Amino acid sequence: MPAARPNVPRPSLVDDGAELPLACKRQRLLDVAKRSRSGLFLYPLFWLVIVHVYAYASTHPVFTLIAALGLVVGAAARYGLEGRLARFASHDFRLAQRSFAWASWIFQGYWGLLCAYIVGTAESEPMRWSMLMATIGLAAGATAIMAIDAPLARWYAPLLLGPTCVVLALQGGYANWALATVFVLFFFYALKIIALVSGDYEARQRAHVLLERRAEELATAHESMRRLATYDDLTGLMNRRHMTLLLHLRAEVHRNGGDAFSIALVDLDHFKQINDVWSHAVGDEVLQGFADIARRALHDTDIIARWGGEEFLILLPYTPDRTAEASLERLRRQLADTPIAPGVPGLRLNFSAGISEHRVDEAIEQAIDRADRGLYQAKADGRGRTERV
Ligand SMILES: Nc1nc2c(ncn2[C@@H]2O[C@H](COP(=O)(O)OP(=O)(O)OP(=O)(O)O)[C@@H](O)[C@H]2O)c(=O)[nH]1
Repeated sequence: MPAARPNVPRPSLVDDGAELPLACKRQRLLDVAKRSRSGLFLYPLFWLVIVHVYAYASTHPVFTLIAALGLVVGAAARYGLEGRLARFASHDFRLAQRSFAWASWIFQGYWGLLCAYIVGTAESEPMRWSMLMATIGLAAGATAIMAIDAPLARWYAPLLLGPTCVVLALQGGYANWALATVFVLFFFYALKIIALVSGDYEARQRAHVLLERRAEELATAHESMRRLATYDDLTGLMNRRHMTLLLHLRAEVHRNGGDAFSIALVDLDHFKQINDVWSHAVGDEVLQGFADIARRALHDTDIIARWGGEEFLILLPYTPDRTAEASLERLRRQLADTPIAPGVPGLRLNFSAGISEHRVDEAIEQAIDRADRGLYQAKADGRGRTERV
């Protein structure tokens, strides 16, 4: 019998439960405002065309004018508000969102009442139907366009068609009742569309947020990998791998006419005793303390790396004559004057060192080898000294 597969839940790509960041909400508001702008002047345009076609203006000039003025002013006000919405939303998002919603709803409601008035009073049947068709078209179009913002869009169809629906119901009769029922069904259909479209839009926003978060994590991981590949964990100094690359580079520059440079291999004296007498933790503190003091004592242009356990390599550029030795002596003096481990105030440190200057025709390994021989010599001669080879 095949083994039962464990029921492992599929990890969700998008965290549906978490609240969307404010930036996403702001983006949705701006998107919805941008979408709505294109259709604003359709309302006064539809009105003017309908009243013109049915010569309504000649029989009801004042009403036609007031209605047209209301639509033009409303559309212009919304156009202005939506143009400034980005700045407004960055100051006070909640207020911007509410102002935008109320401006939209009042505008839709205005048209809805106008349509209901015409349907309820228009003597001419064809005009009544044209107004109804225009309103259904506006309700369907506006709902589809604004559906990415569910709380806003779900009021569009009721505001545009609701007043007419009431008028039709009050007028009674089979045809009016049937039409009012279709409108009510349309409200539910609109809610379904809004739920689908706004759900898709939100999922896209969540995926975008997730992607940005992953990109940040990747950048952080990349940075820490770069640090690990370049620096020593304990002392924060450059590690051997990176210093080797640097030495090869310097040697290449030197071969091509660049400045000469020296290498110093430094090894702490009797370091094992520190571990044995005070513990490995104190040994670690001493290594860190040495790194700090060396950073301060050496020139800015000198580069120090941890070469091995308690061994360090210093690259000293531009070191004619005995300036490399002078740098190491300055470091030795500072070590003698500075408590190296906070836990052991009396502890002082010394080191032995070997120095070599890179020769233009030699491989870098040869220069390192000579510095190593110098170090060996310094240890053999009693430690606490520097030997040049
Ligand atoms: N605490 C600590 N000890 C380390 C670390 N790396 C190497 N060591 C220790 O450094 C010690 C080096 O000992 P040795 O090579 O005998 O050198 P030494 O005692 O300094 O003697 P000389 O070099 O001859 O003066 C060893 O005990 C290692 O365990 C480290 O990262 N932390």
